[in-house]
Formats: sequence, structure tokens, C-alpha cells
Amino acid sequence: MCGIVGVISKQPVNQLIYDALLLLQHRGQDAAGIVTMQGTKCFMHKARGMVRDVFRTRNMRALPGTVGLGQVRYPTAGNAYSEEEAQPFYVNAPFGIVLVHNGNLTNAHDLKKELFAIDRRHINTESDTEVLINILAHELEVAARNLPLSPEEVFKAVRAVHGRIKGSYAVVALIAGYGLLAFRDPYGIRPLCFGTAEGEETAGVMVASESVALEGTGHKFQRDVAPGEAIFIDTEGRIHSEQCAPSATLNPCMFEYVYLARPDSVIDGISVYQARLNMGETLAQRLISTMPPSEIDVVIPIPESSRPSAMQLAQKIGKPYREGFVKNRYVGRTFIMPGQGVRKKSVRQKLNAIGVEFKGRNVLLVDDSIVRGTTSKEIVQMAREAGANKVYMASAAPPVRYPNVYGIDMPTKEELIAHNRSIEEIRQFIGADALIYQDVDAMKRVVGALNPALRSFEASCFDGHYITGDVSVKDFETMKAQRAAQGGDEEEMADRSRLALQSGSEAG
Ligand SMILES: O=P(O)(O)OC[C@H]1O[C@H](OP(=O)(O)OP(=O)(O)O)[C@H](O)[C@@H]1O
Ligand SMILES: NC(=O)CC[C@H](N)C(=O)O
Ligand SMILES: [Mg+2]
Repeated sequence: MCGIVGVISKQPVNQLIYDALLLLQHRGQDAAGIVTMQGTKCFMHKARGMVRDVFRTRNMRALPGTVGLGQVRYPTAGNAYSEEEAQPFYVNAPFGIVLVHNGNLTNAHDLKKELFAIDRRHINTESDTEVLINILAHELEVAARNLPLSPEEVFKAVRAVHGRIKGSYAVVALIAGYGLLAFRDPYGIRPLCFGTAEGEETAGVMVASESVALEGTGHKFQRDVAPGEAIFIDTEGRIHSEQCAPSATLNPCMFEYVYLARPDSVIDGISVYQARLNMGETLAQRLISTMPPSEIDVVIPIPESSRPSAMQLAQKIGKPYREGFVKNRYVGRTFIMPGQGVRKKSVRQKLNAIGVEFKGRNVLLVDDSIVRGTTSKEIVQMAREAGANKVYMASAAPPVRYPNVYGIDMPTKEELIAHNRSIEEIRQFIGADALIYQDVDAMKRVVGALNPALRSFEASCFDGHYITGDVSVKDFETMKAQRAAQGGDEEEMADRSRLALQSGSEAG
């Protein structure tokens, strides 16, 4: 996941995009970038780091114009440490295009070769987003016959793009002098929505990954972009839209509801907060059928994302909900940090136990998910060090057993604690006295119940079913090789750690 935003307004958009990116910071902590457009001229600033570190006053002043877009990056392809792979990407022909992307292309490698062999386009980085912008550029070149470029020609190009790229993608692009284009993959895996602002001075349209970015910047949520749909907002602010995929279906990523998104966002008609409450409720039912709640003295969430589920679970089993860990708000989200060394170190820097909540008690720790087991292993140990009698652990999500290829950085099964391990083996690894997991079907049922029109979710990391149907063993091998090629440069890791620790997280 990454956070993306695009806006067309009557007023300068630099501050608006900055504010929206701050609201999306929880989706990417590695790099940030903004492009604005004045007339047909584009102005760009992007760098590694969190939004507050990347944009200084002088950078903001150098971003004029009433049209623009931005991104916060959480790398899933290429290199986390490369400044060149920070987004937005730019190509000068045709027209001048700037693009931001949330998602992951599964055929980026083949497309890269194809782009050179057929289109004679050179790709200079390992980023799948650079591939994507070049595919869009090529298809716009083919579709645009006469000037001026029409919305129909833009949609024709998007139809061709859907035909070539595979995987997950929510995209916002600027076409210099013409407007803002947004589209979502035909499976609707990654989120994208848009809203409008009223008023003589402030009228405008914003497209963003999450509704929280719209609300927090004074935009009224209009609707989600449909899977396969493209929306083109011309420089006058007129909204054109068209379905550009022949058989689109909605399969939002389940991990957005589990962990990625902010709880105050609504994605594809489902409140993320309510989804987490519901997961807490079914987890409670499962717990009651596994062990007598009378053995538990207190329920303690592992901040931040597990709070709604833990709260609901505690209420359901009739036990007190207490805050036993304090989160250092100046440490970012650990799961989306690159490199296991940094993640491990950051758990202890991020969370600290309040002794009085643990001493002599049987505690049930609740987390939203257990992925690599980094957090739970450390936390269980911290609870014991704080004097807990028994330490039970519950996960509001089912075991994460399969790699994700759609924009969550867990490309290899070997790094997943639940891969090829029984629940008992995982329990031993994290050192808990008992371990309870959510059930996959129960999770789909209770989250799905919040939008009856929704038929399915992209939940491959839990059920091993890859919705796009074209992910092969070769793709996993390629991702594994890419990861290995990135290596674990210790200096870079230390650098990353410093950056992450210096920056505050805006995560909900
Ligand atoms: O098993 P692991 O590999 O440790 O990954 C899972 C943990 O990582 C996330 O927390 P994170 O600190 O990223 O963010 P949060 O503050 O939103 O909970 C998630 O909420 C779990 O706590
Ligand atoms: N998490 C994402 O959406 C990543 C976008 C893109 N694949 C990148 O690595 O930059
Ligand atoms: Mg967490």
C-alpha cells in the first residue's frame, strides 16, 4: 500500500496536497512527493522520508498551481532506499505525464522487456510504477489522434492499459494542460475514492486512497472509484467517467480492514472501524469456545491498530479492557518499515509496558494481526518482564500463511511466521501460554456483512487464493530474487531506522 492523492481546485493546491498526505502518512513512511501544475508546466519535489521531513517551506513555495498530486510510499517493488523510485514519476511525452500509484504489478518484469523491445522505451529503475507510467504514455500516444486530447481518447488509453498490466493498481495521473486522470484495477483491490469541495473560492475535486484524506481537507465524499473505472477531471473541474474494463468485479483487499487503513476511513462502503469491531466480536466467540474467559483477568490491546477489536472482544467476554502498553508517537508503524532488523528494534522503542496492569495478572493481549511475529514475540516477553502471571495472545486476523503480491510488502512465504507452522508451533515461537486466531470464513462473513453488495475480498495472504488468477510460481521466485538483490545493507538499515525514529507517525 501507499497513499495517493490528486486534486483540482480554484486555489493553489500545494498545502491541500501536503495536508492530505499527512492524513495518509500511515500508508507509507519511506518517501513522499508532490507535483503541481501551473498552465502546462509541472513542478516536482520528492525525497525519502516522512511528509514533515520531505517538505520544507522553500519546497512548498516552489510548488505553484491549482492542479496537483502526491504520494507517500511504502515500497513493494524495487528498492526502498532509492530516491529515484520515490513517486511521482514523470515522462515528457506525450503531453507530459506525472503519475502516482498504489499497488503492485505482477507482470512488471515482462512489461519492462516488452516496453524496450516493442515501444523502444527505456526503464531506468526497478520500480513497477515507472513501467506503469510508460505503458500509459504509450497507450495515450496511440489513442490521441488529434489535438486537443478528448476524455474519450483518455478512456481508450486506459482500456488498453487494463489489457496490458496485471496485478493491483490505484492510479492518479496528471496530463499536462488537460487534467487529472484516476483509475482502479478491474478487481478493485486497492482503494480509491473521490470527493468535492463547494464554495466560490474553494471549489474543487479530490481523489484519494482513503476517505479520511477527503474529510480532513474539507472535501465531501462522493463515491469510490469503481473497479476498472476511469475518472477524468478536466482543468475546468468537469468530471468525466467511464467503465474501462470488460468484466470488472469488486474484491477489496482484506488487509486494509485488518491493518492498513485508518479506522475513521470508509472503504468500498465498509467502515474500517466497524470492520475491526466485528472482527473483535467473532474473535470473542472463538475464544469462548476455546478457553474459559474466567481464566482471563484483563484484555490489553497492542497499540495502535488492534484497539477497536480488543475493545469489542473485552466487552463480549465481560472482562476489563485496559491500556497496558504506551506507544511512543514519534516512532512510525513497524510493520511497514523496510528490513527485519529495524522492525525488531523499533517494537521496543515504540511500545512500553505499564507494570501495574500486568503484575500477577492473567492477561489476554490482542493484536490485529501476526505477520512475521516480530511484535508478538517482543510483546509477550515484555508482558512477562512486567510481572504477568499468564500471557495469552489473540489475533483479530487469521494466520497470515501466504505471500502478498498486491501491494503489501510480504513477498516471501519464508518470512511469515504462520507459513508451514501449526498454531502450537507459533505459540511456542512467540512464547505465549495460549494463542487464539480469527477464523478466515468468520472474518469474511462479518466484514462482508457491512456491505451486502460485496461478493468477495482479496484475502490471498489468509486463504492463498490470488484473485487475478495469473500469479505463478515464477512470479514468487522473481519477487524472492528481487528481495534478495535488495540485500540487507546495514548502513542503509541504520539510516532508515534513524529516519523512522526522528519522524512522528500520524497513524490512526
Ligand atoms: O507480526 P508482525 O510482523 O510484527 O506484524 C504485525 C504487527 O505490525 C503492525 O503494527 P505496526 O506497529 O506496524 O502499526 P500499528 O501501530 O498501526 O499497530 C500490526 O498492527 C501488528 O501489531
Ligand atoms: N505499496 C505500494 O503501493 C507500492 C507502489 C509501488 N509498487 C512501489 O513500490 O513504489
Ligand atoms: Mg500493531
